[in-house]
Amino acid sequence: MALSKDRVPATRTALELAFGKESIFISTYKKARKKRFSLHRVLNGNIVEKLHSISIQVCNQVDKWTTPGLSGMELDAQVLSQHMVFSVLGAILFGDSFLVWPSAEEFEKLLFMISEKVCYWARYPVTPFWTDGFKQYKEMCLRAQGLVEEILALSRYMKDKAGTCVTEHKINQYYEGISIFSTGTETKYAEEVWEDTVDSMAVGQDFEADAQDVHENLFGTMFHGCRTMAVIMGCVLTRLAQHPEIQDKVHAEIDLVCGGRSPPSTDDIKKMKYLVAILYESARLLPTRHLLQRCALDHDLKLSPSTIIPAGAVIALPVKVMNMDVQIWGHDVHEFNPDRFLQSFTASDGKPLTYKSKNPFCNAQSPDVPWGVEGKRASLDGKLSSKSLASNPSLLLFGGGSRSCIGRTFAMTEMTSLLASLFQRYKVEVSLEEAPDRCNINIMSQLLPSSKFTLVPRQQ
Ligand code: HEM
Repeated sequence: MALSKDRVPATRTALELAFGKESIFISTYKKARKKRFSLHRVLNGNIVEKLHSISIQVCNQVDKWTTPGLSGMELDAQVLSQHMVFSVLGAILFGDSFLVWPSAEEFEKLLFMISEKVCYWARYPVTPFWTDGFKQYKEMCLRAQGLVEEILALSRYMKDKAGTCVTEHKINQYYEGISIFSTGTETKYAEEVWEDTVDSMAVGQDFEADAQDVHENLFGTMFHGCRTMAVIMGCVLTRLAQHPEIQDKVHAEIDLVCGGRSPPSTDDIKKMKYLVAILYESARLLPTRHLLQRCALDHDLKLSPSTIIPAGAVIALPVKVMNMDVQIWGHDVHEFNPDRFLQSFTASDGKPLTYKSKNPFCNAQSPDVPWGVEGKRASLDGKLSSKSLASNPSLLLFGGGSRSCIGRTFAMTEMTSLLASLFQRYKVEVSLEEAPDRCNINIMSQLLPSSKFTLVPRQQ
């Protein structure tokens, strides 16, 4: 993975319609490199505080999305997760107006409907333009693009005219005056949106693109970020509902780290290693991508003197198979066991460590190394070496090499913040209204346990 720089660029019309022709997600490394760099800077820059505070704001809305049930507030894990990650990522990419945007619901529905259809239409070698199904799909993609433009225009208006405080009244004012934007000012408008987006994303001179490119990449980032995070969050919620003993440990960790503080601070969430282990373990059992592919587009790849992979040949990595390898993960590979991500610190002589931490969920030989440094071999006092399973090259949750995920830290921060705020206030229980062994199929065609569950307020 490290050697071959590229993925085969996707040229199918269905993908281009959803993501745009120049999208970072489907173009060659050469084309994607600058955008990767810029987006990486934005996502890993100074937005952690904002990300955290929006996550808490979104969690405060959770009880509004529930319906009263037999034993508490009834919810669907997938729907709740999808809604939470959509709101947070949207507010980060498009600004606070996203949270009060009247078309947000339509945008969310479209985003997930497109994500259900895109692979279906992309598998045709000749795009069936003439079918009603494809025409509908195309309509959805065009409408989604229109909505991206609408939210960018709204954000811009709020920024220029209303300062940082977004109110419903100001939103209404904007919609009353919307004709300003639709009467012959399109060119200027596109330029303005572009400038504004570049400014607000702080990417300046590194980013060679036009407004269309910006819109498409924003949509692609929403699409990919929401899809992946919703799947993992949904799985965490269903697994914790099924494993109350593990959920008790999550509550204990949150109470221990936060003390009486509510909601958890950004420093608090960095200490929640058990929660992070749960995220990794859920994703190991149900990875968001089952197969990763790489290829060297313009040169042969020499793996060893006798192994040469010709230019253009595709190398596929079966992620799910690697995640189920007994030699890597042990004989309990099929079990949901988050502890496996907390027990892998060894001394340089190979002997297990007994490291004492204030957090009892990390004392299983796991020093307090924040997950931001995973992937680097941490060395404490020159004696300990970190071999966290999360930095194990076999765990390809976020891919690897030159096309690896650049939203990794962002996604882990968002998911940990959301889960910590949620579990500080609630516990989840399998819904009494649905048999626990019933299976659902989610948008990524993965089998899931029943996703219906109940939120029960915790007594602190
Ligand atoms: C838990 C959530 C996420 C998972 C599991 C995930 C996973 C992945 C994977 C497996 C890839 C392909 C890597 C490869 O081929 O080696 C990828 C690419 C990418 N991810 Fe994520 N991702 C997540 C969240 C995010 C978020 C929140 C963002 C941005 C806000 C993001 C931005 C990107 C981008 C821009 C790429 C394309 C990189 C390229 O093609 O050069 N990801 N992600």
